Amino acid sequence: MAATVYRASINPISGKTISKISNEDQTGSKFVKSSLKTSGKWRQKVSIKASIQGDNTLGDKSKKSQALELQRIFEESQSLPKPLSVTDLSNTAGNGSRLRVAYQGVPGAYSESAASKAYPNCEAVPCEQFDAAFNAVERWLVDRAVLPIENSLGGSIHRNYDLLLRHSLHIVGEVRLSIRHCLLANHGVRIDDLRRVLSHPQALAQCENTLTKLGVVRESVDDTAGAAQFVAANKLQDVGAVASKGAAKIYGLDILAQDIQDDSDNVTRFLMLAREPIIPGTDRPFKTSIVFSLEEGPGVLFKALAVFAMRQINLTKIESRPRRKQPLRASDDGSNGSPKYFDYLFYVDFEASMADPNSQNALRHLKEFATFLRVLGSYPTDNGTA
Ligand SMILES: O=C(O)C(=O)C[C@]1(C(=O)O)C=C[C@@H](O)C=C1
Repeated sequence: MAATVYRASINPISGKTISKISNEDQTGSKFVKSSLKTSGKWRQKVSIKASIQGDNTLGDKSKKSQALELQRIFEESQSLPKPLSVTDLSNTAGNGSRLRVAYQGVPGAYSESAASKAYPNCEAVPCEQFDAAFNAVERWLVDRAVLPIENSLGGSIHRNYDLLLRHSLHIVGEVRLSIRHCLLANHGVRIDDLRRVLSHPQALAQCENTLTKLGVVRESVDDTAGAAQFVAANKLQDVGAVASKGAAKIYGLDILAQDIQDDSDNVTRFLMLAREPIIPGTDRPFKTSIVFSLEEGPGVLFKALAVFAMRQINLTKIESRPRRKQPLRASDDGSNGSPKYFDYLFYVDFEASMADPNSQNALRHLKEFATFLRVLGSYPTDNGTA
């Protein structure tokens, strides 16, 4: 009897791909009978008949370990949220359960508010670091990750641009959130008692004027709410935190001052990331984010940007970052001791959907001379700032 070949996809726990699982009946081996993933959906029904106790007569340890691996995936996947079959901006995970959205920080962080703004009623899942939030999506533990990318006062959050490239998640949405910082402290502590103020570096930068006037020492921590939690948990009497009103409530701190950011119009833009891209539409305003690199030479960047200008496509953002793996490029003549140039990646956001032939033509044109090009996502534009 011919062997039946089943394909399994990504192991949600280890992230490894198992390419082929065969039903090797003709050899006497009892192997895995059901496929794990069909038409983009993970099937619960996995009947494992593998002789996983060890049938060395087959001499095929790799199949045995694949069977074991598959059994482990199945068992572990029972405790995981069920993955999406359609990646869109809906509020449920496709199977009716609440969407799980990973964010960096602890409850009360602005990223948590951004997750709720993008997906009302979602389950926001705190993560210690951004990498953990990205990994949680990649390993199917959550459905989305939320990533702050730029702020109206502080500008681009460069590290997060690098993360976008290092991981292969897709941008499926954006939200703009109005950031209103408060100065928080334990009960009975007055502003004059404060010697130190803790917060996320972005938040400290956004409150530069206020903190300079107070003459306090600034200390950076992972997130604003984490700062509030630390001050409260340690009952600190001369340390404050810059965080949200929500964080004050959660951690039982007093609000010593409100709206301490340098500008009342303090807005942070967050990106929503998923394993799969959404199908871009033209029914509402869409934005597309790309990253590319170019050859060295006069006017190359001008030429790259012209592919958009000549098609009347508006650019909303351009950011350049050094290429991490090859930050330097030798000069053209290759001579020893010759100057080296920085090799850059250009991140561009433009106001058009990838469903629009105009965008497709622009990227086709750009590809003719870009040394690298990746579409990070095409997603509905958020013009609000609630
Ligand atoms: O620390 C938080 O609360 C965050 O959500 C992070 C963050 C950021 O990284 O910019 C988000 C919004 C504000 O701009 C300040 C901090």
